[in-house]
Amino acid sequence: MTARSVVLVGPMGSGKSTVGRALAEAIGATFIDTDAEIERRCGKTIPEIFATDGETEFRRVEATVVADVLAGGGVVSLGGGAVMTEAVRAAVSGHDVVYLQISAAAGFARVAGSDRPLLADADPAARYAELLARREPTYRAVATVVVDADRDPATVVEDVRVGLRDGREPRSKNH
Ligand SMILES: Nc1ncnc2c1ncn2[C@@H]1O[C@H](COP(=O)(O)OP(=O)(O)OP(=O)(O)O)[C@@H](O)[C@H]1O
Ligand SMILES: O=C(O)C1=C[C@@H](O)[C@@H](O)[C@H](O)C1
Ligand SMILES: [Mg+2]
Repeated sequence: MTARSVVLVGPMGSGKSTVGRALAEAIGATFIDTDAEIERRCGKTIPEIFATDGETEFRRVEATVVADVLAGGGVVSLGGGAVMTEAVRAAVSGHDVVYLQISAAAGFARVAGSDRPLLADADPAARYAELLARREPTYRAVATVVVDADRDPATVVEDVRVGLRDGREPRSKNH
């Protein structure tokens, strides 16, 4: 590993992109959103990639992008499904991984009506809840810090900073 990154994981709408950008500004680190980097490399939007190349190809590109950007350090926000790919889980291991935790109701309310392809469903709220239930154990397993994301962005950024600090503090010799 060349540089330690702060990696944000969690479901759609948990605020990975929003909080990641604000956190990077606050700590003077670089910021990369892997969804944006995938779109830049492919020259297509994510809905276009899903429609023309399919989810399997999207996940292949996503895993490559995650591995590449983690080598650069800084704050890295992942897509909501990225850590379901084994190669991504291997790539984030050893970095600070922050799980932005949010309920299905609160997370879905933030992304309802957006063009996220996995919510193109007759019942997007149920689809969101099903995806979250399936992914939650994985978010938890890869996380080194878990933060309540159902708060205003500035509070979430502060809680992430505290969580990272606590996680890095050496334990007292007496305990
Ligand atoms: N803490 C917050 N409080 C209120 N609204 C928020 C918060 N964080 C993000 N939002 C809003 O929720 C929406 C989704 O946020 P964002 O794009 O950052 O989520 P994401 O986790 O990156 O989602 P995805 O997995 O789809 O990339 C945006 O409209 C954003 O402004
Ligand atoms: O939850 C997901 O699987 C996704 C979330 C977004 O960040 C994008 O990566 C894409 O829309 C897929
Ligand atoms: Mg995002």
